[in-house]
Amino acid sequence: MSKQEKYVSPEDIYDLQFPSDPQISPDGKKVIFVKKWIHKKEQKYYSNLYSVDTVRGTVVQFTRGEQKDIKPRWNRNGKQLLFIRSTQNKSELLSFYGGLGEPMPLISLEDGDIQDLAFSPDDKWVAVLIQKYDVSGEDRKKEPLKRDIDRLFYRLDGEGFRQKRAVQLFIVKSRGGRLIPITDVPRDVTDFAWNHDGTGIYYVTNDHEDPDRHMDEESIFFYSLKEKRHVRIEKPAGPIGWVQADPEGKYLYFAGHFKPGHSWGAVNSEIQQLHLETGEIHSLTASLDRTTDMVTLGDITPSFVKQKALFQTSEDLLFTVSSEGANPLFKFNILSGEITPLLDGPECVVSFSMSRDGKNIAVHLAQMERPDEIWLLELNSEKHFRRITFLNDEYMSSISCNVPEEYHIPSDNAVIQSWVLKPPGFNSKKKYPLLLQIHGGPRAQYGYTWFHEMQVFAAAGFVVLYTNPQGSQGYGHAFADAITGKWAEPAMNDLMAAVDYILELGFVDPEQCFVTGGSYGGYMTNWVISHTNRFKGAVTQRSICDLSSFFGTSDTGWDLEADFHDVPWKNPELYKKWSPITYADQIDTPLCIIHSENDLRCPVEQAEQLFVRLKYDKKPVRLVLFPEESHGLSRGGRPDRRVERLKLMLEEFRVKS
Ligand SMILES: CSCC[C@H](NC=O)C(=O)N[C@@H](Cc1ccccc1)C(=O)O
Repeated sequence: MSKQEKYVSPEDIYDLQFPSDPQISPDGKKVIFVKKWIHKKEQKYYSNLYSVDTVRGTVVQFTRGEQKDIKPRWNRNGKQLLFIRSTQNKSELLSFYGGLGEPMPLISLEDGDIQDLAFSPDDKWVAVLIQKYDVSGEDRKKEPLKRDIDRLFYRLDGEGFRQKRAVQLFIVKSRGGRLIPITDVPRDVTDFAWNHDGTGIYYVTNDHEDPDRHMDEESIFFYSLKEKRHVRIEKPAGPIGWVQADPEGKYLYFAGHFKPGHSWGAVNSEIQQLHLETGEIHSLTASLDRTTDMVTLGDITPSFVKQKALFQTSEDLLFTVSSEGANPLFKFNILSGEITPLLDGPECVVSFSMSRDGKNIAVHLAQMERPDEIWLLELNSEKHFRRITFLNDEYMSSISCNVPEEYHIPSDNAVIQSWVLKPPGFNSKKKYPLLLQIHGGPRAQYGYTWFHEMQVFAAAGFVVLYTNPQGSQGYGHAFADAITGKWAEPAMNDLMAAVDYILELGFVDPEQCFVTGGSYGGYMTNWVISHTNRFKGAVTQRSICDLSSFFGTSDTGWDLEADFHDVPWKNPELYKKWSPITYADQIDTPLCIIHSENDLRCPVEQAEQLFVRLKYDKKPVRLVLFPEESHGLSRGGRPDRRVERLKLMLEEFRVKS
């Protein structure tokens, strides 16, 4: 193929650049961002810091080396920059002062992990979140004699068996000094924020008497540095995504809701305003009926990034939501209650930061046209939004690919937002094979991201259809809650309606339709092929087939009680009814089962059960296991295994197409 006709391939992940977390300097003249890269020989991910001059546009590499440099944070006068550096055996908080020379360590740990940081309003202190290890040094690399488990939430996918020691809050002087412990709580401190004048710190933890059965009942405390006292901030029970103080010290803001006991993501997380004197709480975003969680899925774009609302002025608060495939940026005026869109196109504001005057906003932007880049929103006399990094331009100029087309497909009593990605060189007179992609969550959304996996299948000649069926987030609470208690419906109806609609357009061969999906998307793949034989092949990934065993083997399986309002041992029929394995007799679609051996979210027993059930019945089934990998293989797994997974799927589908 000529240079221009090179199409997207699985190996292209080695050529892509992954920018994130843009932090604009207080004077707005410089943006420091994180750039993740793949060390192909070592098969590892590293990240360094880069700096872009917002006036001249020059990009400079700020840190170098094979480590993970993350969370760059400016102080208020822009003379000090802190960031977290993680290497094999050390976690450090490093400080650049005046932007010169080598960074100096403010904190250096071999027995713990620094997870977050924030300067105090007067720049004199830095608050940090640290998780100290149960064991450190060489002992960390050995397996223990035994594991004595005494809590429900004892494992976490991607981490393994959880540390018994919780994440705690500390402070340290910004010019160096002793690390001063602030909290000593039994469960992780998950977020924190200095108050308006630096005399104290708000922090979030779960202090419920039975926290693992009430994971969505988190509390906010205020620690006074002067009085050295912890005070609970009274609020109704519910989860908390983040906390944020206001510059005036009148309110406390946090992301959350007050309907604990609902399944993960089924209730919108809203921006709550709590009056510090009266305790009165008011939701700023209820009228939007959108969650402030970033639940847009991609394999280049990070999901679930914690982006706090930020004050542009003492009365204007900027925030993002997940909505209809996008993550728009809104401004909320505290006085008028007016909500104004700042960025609300077919794009995803993954994260953002603001200059001191609020007039320059650095944005990590995802779009369907290209892999993520860093942009700058200038709010001077007029609004100007421009790209300031061009990291993936060389790659994009080397390949030919299409931009997905958007469809809004009627199904049941809903409209299903869908995208169709056509192969390069598409010819409307031809009939193409179709690949239906089903996302996981289920309360998440596909959207305006450049999706490497979708592009790989389009490049292989498929029309790729991906949709947000009911149960997805981004379309309001009722839409996300529509599958509660029944999981597979009405998603099945929506997915089939979308396939029917695309077939009607005439460019897909109805005999060459394939289906795939991961996690909940794998559950739906299993459900689809056990309820229709219209697909010529299926690949189910990190899937769920048996909800009863899943309840006890997944790291968060008991969350299903929130969805089914019952537990398997009290209502086995309900769990059996919604488990695809119940209908395995009806599966005749050739199936490839892909699963990670260390998947703790959807454990490998789900794949093993389904494989044995079908193989025993001599059905066309193949099981492919990925050693060492977790639930997140497709987005953060060892790069060569990510490539192999895609090549395996191409082989599976091409053999049958
Ligand atoms: C892409 S959303 C990830 C968060 C979600 N957490 C819990 O619901 C999740 O892991 N979802 C799984 C499926 C699942 C649902 C309920 C309990 C455990 C797992 C997925 O990735 O789809």
